[in-house]
Amino acid sequence: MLILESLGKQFDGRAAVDRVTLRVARGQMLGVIGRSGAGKSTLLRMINRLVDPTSGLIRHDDRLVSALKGRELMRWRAACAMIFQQFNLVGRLDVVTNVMLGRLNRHGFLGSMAGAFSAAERAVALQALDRLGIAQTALQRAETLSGGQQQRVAIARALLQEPEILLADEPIASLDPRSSKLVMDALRRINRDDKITVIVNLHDLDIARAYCDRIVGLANGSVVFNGAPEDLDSQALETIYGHDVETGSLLDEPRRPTDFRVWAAA
Ligand SMILES: Nc1ncnc2c1ncn2[C@@H]1O[C@H](COP(=O)(O)OP(=O)(O)OP(=O)(O)O)[C@@H](O)[C@H]1O
Repeated sequence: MLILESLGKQFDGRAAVDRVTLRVARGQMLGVIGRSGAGKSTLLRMINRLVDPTSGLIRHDDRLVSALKGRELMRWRAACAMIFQQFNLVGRLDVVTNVMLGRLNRHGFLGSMAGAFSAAERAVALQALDRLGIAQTALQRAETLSGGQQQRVAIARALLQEPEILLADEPIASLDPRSSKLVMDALRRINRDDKITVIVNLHDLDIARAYCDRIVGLANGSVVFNGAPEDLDSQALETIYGHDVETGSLLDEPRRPTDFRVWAAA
């Protein structure tokens, strides 16, 4: 169980995340939605301690994550893999080497670059690529792949960390619908088959509804919705996305989920 207790982060005296309290059960697929600037990325980055909280606590089972330091913190980061909108692959390296970089924490950066990976690790990396349906790209330079393929390479790399939690920060924001589906299907499969907790920030409400067990809505850094996808009605959406001052007239039109998607992406 991952527990956030009154978690907060301030930048220059302004709260990006404001007293967020959440419990995420092991194996859950949790979607986080909210307008641009609502605090979704900051929340995710605090969970793996890429960003240090200003206040509050993060617990995972019997670990007090928010207090970890040194080697223990490195271990937590390894247990808490992250994928990003921009994939963050090393473009000039081949795909299978990028995947093996998921073992970086075991070799150190220089060891990894010096080709310190074993044949067994290479086999595991190829298996991960095969699982994601892109084994045929293993020897290509990562930069030659499509965005959807690159994101699946990033997921394979995350898998090599053997994570307990997978944090995905807008993993499909720059992908076309078909690639988005492939990436979300992969995340869901990993979540179900490996029982890895997935926390995913999403701008697309239909996707959030279709793939997540539970949805948290953030507004101005605070949790304003926490419930099942089917409870995400128009009132909840208005609470999450609010009135758009630029296009307030939209509120006078019949409310469709796609309206909110436009606002969310603004
Ligand atoms: N490193 C930083 N320094 C200063 N302010 C920051 C920093 N990171 C985030 N913020 C601010 O914190 C608030 C929340 O940002 P965050 O990126 O977490 O939101 P978000 O919901 O992920 O937005 P988006 O959907 O656009 O990625 C914003 O006002 C942002 O400008």
